[in-house]
Amino acid sequence: MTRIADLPDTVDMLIIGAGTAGLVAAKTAAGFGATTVLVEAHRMGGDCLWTGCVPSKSLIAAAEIAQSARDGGHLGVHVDGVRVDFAAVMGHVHDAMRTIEPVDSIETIEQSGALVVMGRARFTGPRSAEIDGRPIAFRQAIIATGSAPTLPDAPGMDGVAVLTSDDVWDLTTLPERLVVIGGGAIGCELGQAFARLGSHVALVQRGPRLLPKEDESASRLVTAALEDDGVDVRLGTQVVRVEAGEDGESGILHLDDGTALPFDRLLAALGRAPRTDDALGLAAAGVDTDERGHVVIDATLRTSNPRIRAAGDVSGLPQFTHTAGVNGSVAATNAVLGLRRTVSEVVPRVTFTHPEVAAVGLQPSEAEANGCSVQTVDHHHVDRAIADDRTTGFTSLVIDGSGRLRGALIVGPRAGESLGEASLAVTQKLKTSAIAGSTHAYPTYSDAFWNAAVADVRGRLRTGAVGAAVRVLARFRAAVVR
Ligand SMILES: Cc1cc2nc3c(=O)[nH]c(=O)nc-3n(C[C@H](O)[C@H](O)[C@H](O)COP(=O)(O)OP(=O)(O)OC[C@H]3O[C@@H](n4cnc5c(N)ncnc54)[C@H](O)[C@@H]3O)c2cc1C
Ligand SMILES: NC(=O)c1ccc[n+]([C@@H]2O[C@H](COP(=O)([O-])OP(=O)(O)OC[C@H]3O[C@@H](n4cnc5c(N)ncnc54)[C@H](O)[C@@H]3O)[C@@H](O)[C@H]2O)c1
Repeated sequence: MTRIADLPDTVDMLIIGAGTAGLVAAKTAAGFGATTVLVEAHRMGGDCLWTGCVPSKSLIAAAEIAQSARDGGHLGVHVDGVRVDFAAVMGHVHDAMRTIEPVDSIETIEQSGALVVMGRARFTGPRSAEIDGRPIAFRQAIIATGSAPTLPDAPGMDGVAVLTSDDVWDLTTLPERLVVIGGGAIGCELGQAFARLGSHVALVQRGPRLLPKEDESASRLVTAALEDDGVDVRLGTQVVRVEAGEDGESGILHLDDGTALPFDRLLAALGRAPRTDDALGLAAAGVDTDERGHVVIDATLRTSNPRIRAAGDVSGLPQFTHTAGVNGSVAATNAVLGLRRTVSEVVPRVTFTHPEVAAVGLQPSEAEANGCSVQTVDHHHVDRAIADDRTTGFTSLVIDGSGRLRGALIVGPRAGESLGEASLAVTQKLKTSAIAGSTHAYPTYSDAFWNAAVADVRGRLRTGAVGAAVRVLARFRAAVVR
């Protein structure tokens, strides 16, 4: 680690925040030879490592094993008395974080050539900042300060210690009754995981369906799956007030439909707000923010101050680790090399519920408006899904008039693992004939992706000029082959 006192007075590149966006930006800028300083106020690795992807997927892994053990009877395997040792589950969660931590450590980043300092940075002017009060001038800067959970504000809420994704990982005992407010990615992933681990979970969603950023067909399957796991899903309802219990953690949630939900712990998953408060000094730097507080950027990630770029959750682009990483790299490359690379419009995403929801590009609900057709394979027709007895799901491809894949929606087990192929095809503008012509191993879930492409190609071979040519060729061969 570099001491603040040892920093140069002026640097080529100042990067604020050592989450995924800042880490990748620092490695990229230093790799190009820029004098780079990465500043982190709290923990190297940011949300993904400590409060986001890593702990949530580790918890989900334990929850899935518990559920598989209970469900084994479907396949003739009976596991009696499934017992969840929650402290050990949390031990696994924290072990996973500790195992991955070195990748994001100060030592690893400094080996790439960047200087890392622990401290809080704030801009003091268009080309200047201070770190814990120590002034530093920069030629260019990247804001990568991330986002923080939004807190609920119903009457009585301040009498309850509301959990968020920041501190739910500190639980040492499984809440017997957990109420989750918010039915987006975090609410669905964690609500289902806690239910599978043994909590009685109720999930309150303001809107008419869960996962409103995904197609309705996916929401429907996820809602049914959560209900199968025992989650009490309340749609189209709002919290009107909270009655706090004496312990400061439990209470009763009153909803606008007149019902009440008693809870031992309350978890808020209402979305995340960018970390751009006054303490960051954006006004002094001439960096504009929008009405929700996100840093305003152009397609090359440049802010209203041409020397400053932004990447990651703070930028208002989709809040994913892969987006943060890729855009951290784009921001640093543009800054150091003076390029105008733009951010990719193809953003794959996976919600790690069971079934998983994996999406990229145009979605089936958007197909018609974009002149595209949809090919869907229901997983009841996928041999691997039948063998696993996990047929809930489907694979839909969105295909334009010339046969190019424009998007995909996959719902099912390991859907996220099949998404890489779809992202590649969408990014490279591959046609379904290219996918159909690439042999897929049997039996896999990606058979569904392949078979949807094959169905599209067969359809095209039956219609239009191509279909006519194929029929002529077939008739000619029938005439000459005796
Ligand atoms: C529960 C949960 C599950 C998730 N699961 C997934 C998933 O499965 N897949 C996926 O792709 N995404 C997932 N995400 C989203 C993902 O975690 C974020 O999109 C990603 O971590 C954002 O990275 P970032 O670099 O923009 O910000 P962050 O990781 O938040 O990093 C910002 C850093 O800046 C530091 N900082 C802030 N202000 C200052 C300052 N003034 N000075 C110095 N340092 C400062 C902070 O301390 C922090 O370390 C999940 C998020 C949550 C909450
Ligand atoms: N697998 C993944 O990639 C993954 C997993 C978790 C989180 N994330 C990222 O983190 C971000 C934040 O996740 P999130 O789930 O907090 O936000 P979100 O925006 O995905 O969902 C929040 C949900 O809460 C609902 N809501 C808001 N206010 C409410 C209220 N007062 N009462 C009831 N419902 C209310 C909204 O309708 C919305 O559906 C996501 O958008 C995503 O980008 C990604």
